[in-house]
Amino acid sequence: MKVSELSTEINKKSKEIVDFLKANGYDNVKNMRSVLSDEEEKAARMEFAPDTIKKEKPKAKAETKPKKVKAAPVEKQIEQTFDGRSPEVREAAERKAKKASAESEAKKAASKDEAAPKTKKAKEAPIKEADSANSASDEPVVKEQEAKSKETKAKEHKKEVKEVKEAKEPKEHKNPEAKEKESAQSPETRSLTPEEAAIEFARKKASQAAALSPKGGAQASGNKSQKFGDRKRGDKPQGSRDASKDGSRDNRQRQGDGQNRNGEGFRGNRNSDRPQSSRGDKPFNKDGNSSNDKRTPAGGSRTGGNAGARGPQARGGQGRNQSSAGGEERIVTKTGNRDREREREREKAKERERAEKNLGKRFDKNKALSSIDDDDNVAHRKKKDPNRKGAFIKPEVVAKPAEEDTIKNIIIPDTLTIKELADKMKVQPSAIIKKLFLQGKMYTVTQDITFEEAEEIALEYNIICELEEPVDLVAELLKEDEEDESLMIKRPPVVCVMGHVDHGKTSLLDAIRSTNVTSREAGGITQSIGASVVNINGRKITFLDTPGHEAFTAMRMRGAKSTDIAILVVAADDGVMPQTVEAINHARAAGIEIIVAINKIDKPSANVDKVKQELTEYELIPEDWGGSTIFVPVSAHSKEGIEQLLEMVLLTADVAEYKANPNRSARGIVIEASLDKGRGPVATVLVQKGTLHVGDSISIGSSFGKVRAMLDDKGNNVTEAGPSIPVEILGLNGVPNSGDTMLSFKDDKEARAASETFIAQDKARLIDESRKKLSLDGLFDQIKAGTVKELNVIIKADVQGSVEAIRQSLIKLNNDEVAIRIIHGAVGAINESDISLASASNAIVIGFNVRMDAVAKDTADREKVDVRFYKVIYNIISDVESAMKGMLEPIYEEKVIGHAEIRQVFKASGIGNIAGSFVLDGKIIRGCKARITRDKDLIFDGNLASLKRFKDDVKEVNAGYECGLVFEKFNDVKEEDKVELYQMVEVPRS
Ligand SMILES: Nc1nc2c(ncn2[C@@H]2O[C@H](COP(=O)(O)OP(=O)(O)OP(=O)(O)O)[C@@H](O)[C@H]2O)c(=O)[nH]1
Repeated sequence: MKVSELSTEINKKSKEIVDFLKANGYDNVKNMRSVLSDEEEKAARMEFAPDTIKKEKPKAKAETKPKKVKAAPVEKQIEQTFDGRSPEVREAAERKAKKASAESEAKKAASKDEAAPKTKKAKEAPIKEADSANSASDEPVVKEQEAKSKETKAKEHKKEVKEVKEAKEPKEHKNPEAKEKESAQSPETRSLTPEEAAIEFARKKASQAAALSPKGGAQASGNKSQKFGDRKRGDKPQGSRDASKDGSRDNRQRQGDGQNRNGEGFRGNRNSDRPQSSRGDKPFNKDGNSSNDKRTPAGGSRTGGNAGARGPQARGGQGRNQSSAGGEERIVTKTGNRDREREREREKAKERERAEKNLGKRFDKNKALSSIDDDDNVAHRKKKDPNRKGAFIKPEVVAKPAEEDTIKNIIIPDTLTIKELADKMKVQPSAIIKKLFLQGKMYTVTQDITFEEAEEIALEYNIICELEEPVDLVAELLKEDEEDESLMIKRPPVVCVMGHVDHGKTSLLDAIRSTNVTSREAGGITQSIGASVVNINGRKITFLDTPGHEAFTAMRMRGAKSTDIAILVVAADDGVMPQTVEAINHARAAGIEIIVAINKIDKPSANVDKVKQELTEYELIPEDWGGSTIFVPVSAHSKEGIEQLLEMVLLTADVAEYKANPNRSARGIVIEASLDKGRGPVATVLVQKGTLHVGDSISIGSSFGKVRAMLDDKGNNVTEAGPSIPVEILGLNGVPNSGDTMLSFKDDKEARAASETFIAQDKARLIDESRKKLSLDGLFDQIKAGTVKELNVIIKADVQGSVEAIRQSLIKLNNDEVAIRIIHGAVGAINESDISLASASNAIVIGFNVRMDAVAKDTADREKVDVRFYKVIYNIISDVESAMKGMLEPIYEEKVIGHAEIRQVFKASGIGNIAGSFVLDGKIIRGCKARITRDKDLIFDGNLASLKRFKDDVKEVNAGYECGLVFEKFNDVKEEDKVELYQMVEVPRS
């Protein structure tokens, strides 16, 4: 309490109080603002207001010996307090004192409800000894008692509350239980007597003007107390602790009662409710441990009373209570602050730990762990069982073995792409590309490189390349095993008839087979291999007819390879001709026997000896001339010598002993193949070994299938075909090529696998070919070599043999200036895809004995593709030759355009000598060539560099005019030199 406040209270001048205290040795008191200690205050009161101290004495004694103290009546109090004041002041004081007394009644009721017994001792404290007067007279002493022990203080409060209850409002408590509880109320929450209220009111009014000091909570006014109430409301831990610790249920019950009785204090109830209910138990329990032990039970009661008694009527008592509450508030707040500070420090410590942990994780986990090894917290964490469930298992670092500088080997083909090389080297293609790029070489991933280039690249990666040895799977497939001689039996000889064109091969065969094939052939020329079997004296002979034209060389070769004996037909009236020689060579190359049939002996011009003579040049010497070659003069027309010829064939076969094993899987050769509109792919096959049955699974090149049906040479269905028997087979999935080998398998699966092997080989071959075509080096070589042009051709024919024949004929037309490329050849009608291919490749289409479908015709018209149809191969060759002539480089000839004579020579700097000439005849054209003769000697032949008329360049100068001539790189001109002027003019090829 300040001096000024005491001055107001006891109605004495501050100076008097200060002086008194100074005089009595209380040097601490300086002026009216000095704060008085309890002793100082007591001394001052003893001096200036002994009445207020008198009441304290028995109170102090009551600590050991309870004594009844009578409270002074209100009127007496006022009289004492306002002694010497004006009547108006006294009246006002009386009114307010009465009003405060009424308020105190209401406050009492509220306090009863809100005050709770704080301790067991408080509940059990004797309450009968104190009466209402004592209670009122004890009020000033409360402040001193607060400094005493809390237990003693609680006892006193209980006594006072009990006295108030019994004396003033014994009937207000409807609930006896509430009465008992009220008896335990703290002095801060109890109601005041009218006398107390009057004194408190006067004190409050006096202190309103005084400034609030931080330590002056005890003297705080009602407003201040309200502030405390607000602050308390906001002070969550303290309020909550009070409520939870002190039995909030009872408190709530009393608060409810108080509210009902007084009809006010709604805010107070609400405030007191908040810490108990809405703020929850959690913070209360949390903080209660540390702070509640230090707090007095009265503190808790004051909180309740403070909350409940905020109404204006209880403001007087409230103010006093709040004075105490304010003091307690500081204690609690101080304690709570310490707790909160500790709590904050703990929180900060935890945050630091977390930060260190996170920082360590973020930057260097190992380093962080090692650096905080000494930290207790980390040590604590490290104590965790590393084998516990869910524990992090740090992966062990597996040391990479040092890469050895080893040299690897890879096997690569002679040509491959960068990607294929990269795959073999097990590196990224881009790495190779990059490396090459840095060396100034531009490559793409799909670009082909040679073995040498690949080798160079691989060496940089310490890899050595080896050239891949190509494995010929087809050759392996076609490889023939040696057969057991004991299983082999005689087979019919296979005979081919060879010879020059029109020497009578087909006629001879007709004579043998007694058939007339010639009449069916277009142009009267045999254009495909025919096969037939004849029976001679119960023995079979298989005949293959081969065309004699040079275009069918391959067919002849094939025929020779697949036969045992060749009958060389030479017309007796014509002798040995080129294809005769060729046939001899083929037969010899195939290692087959040759029987010479000198045909057309029925003709008058026939000369057998001449033929024999000519053939001796080719080491075919007749037996009757001492040689070993069989010569049989025959006539296809008269059939003379035919039988003898056949006997000779059989004789030769007997000597050669042609044998085969019929009881094995069939193997043969394709003589001819075509695509039949109704029957599908048809192949004429000569069975060479084993026996082919209907239903057998076969593969022929890239085609395979099951033999659906077989026809013999006469068109009859057969179920099997043994060695040396030609048959036409149906059931293949595609048209095979002539000369392909037929293989028979156990089942379709094997047949399919065999054909796939062929397909793979063909694919690889096509890729190789396409690579060569796309090779820039190859193209450059062609350009460098000269004006090489290409004529692309697509051939479609009725049979495969014709396709090959046309192909061979056209290829032979190749020369240094023009190359013919057969980009496609197949059997069947010309279709749209053929036209599309021709359009894309700028090719012409040749159809031989085939038609073109309607769609293809439309496409050809639209795409302007040149499609030509032929029935005679000669015409194809003739037309192509003509086309090639048109494509050849033009031929240039000299054309003399005039003559001139040099009459004067002019020298011009920078140009040289200018020959002033006179045009004798014709004309001189700029850019022409000139030939200069001097005394009939040619001294220059070259280009005319400049033609001038006077000083102007002109296009031409006619005869009779003069002009100036400058020759290219020639200055040695003289007067009277003769100049012949000419041009090179293109002339058509003959
Ligand atoms: N006088 C006579 N004419 C013959 C004889 N043999 C064939 N001829 C005629 O000779 C011509 C050609 O006969 P071909 O049998 O077509 O001759 P080729 O060798 O088969 O001719 P290519 O099939 O083109 O190789 C025909 O007009 C036959 O009539 C023969 O013995 N005597």
